[in-house]
Amino acid sequence: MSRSGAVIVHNDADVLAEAVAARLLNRLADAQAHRGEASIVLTGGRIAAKVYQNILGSPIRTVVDWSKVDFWWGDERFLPSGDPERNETQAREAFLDHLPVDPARVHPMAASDEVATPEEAAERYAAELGPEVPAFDLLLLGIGEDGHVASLFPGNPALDVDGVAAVGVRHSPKPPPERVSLTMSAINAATAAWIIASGEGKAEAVDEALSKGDLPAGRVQAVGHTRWLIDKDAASHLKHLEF
Ligand SMILES: O=C(O)[C@H](O)[C@@H](O)[C@H](O)[C@H](O)COP(=O)(O)O
Repeated sequence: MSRSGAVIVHNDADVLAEAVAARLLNRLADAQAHRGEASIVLTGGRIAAKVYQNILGSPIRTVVDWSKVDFWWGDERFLPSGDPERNETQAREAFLDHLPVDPARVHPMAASDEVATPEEAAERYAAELGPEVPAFDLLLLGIGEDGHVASLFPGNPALDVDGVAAVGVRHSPKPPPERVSLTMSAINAATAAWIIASGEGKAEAVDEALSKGDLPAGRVQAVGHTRWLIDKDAASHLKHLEF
């Protein structure tokens, strides 16, 4: 499988985060130029946090009308509202709380003090997304050392759930064990999916996902394009791509 055009390698995590932030701002501005609004699906994880900080610090952040962006999440840790480990909390603190967003357009997944189970949170999220999963303008994903994306882990039954937009996840190998995630088909409904990875710890998973495609990350094929934005360390095991 040749996906070389879809892999962009940056020198290190700092350059990667700054480049992703700049691309993201332009992507949202382009969507708004076409439709007057834009939608983005956020992820958790360390490199994503760095991207969010770079968005806030970017001199071009005003190319986006923040009041006309819908913010969704690709996955969430099933924890109480405001818990520092929630992906929502991370994104709010890093950038959403500091930009003039429309609160009605911020769509977090339900917390464990709002609904009883991750399954209920997933049902509620699917209802909020509507009968047809939106063609998100941009969907961000981190990747785990085991090749997971969102909260779809290798071998976990949630990975193969289809026909619904969101799924409750139990027995996640990465804490916490209970999570909520978009399904693979909902992820792939995006117009653009960007997988961001930094560090040598991700190198094996990146190589395997790109070469064999059987890991969760390798199954991401957004309807528009799928792009891998990674740093040199995360690219260090790539054997199958020519740059
Ligand atoms: O809830 C989560 O943990 C994430 O949504 C998860 O999918 C994450 O993006 C990857 O595990 C990468 O995380 P790191 O960048 O911290 O390694």
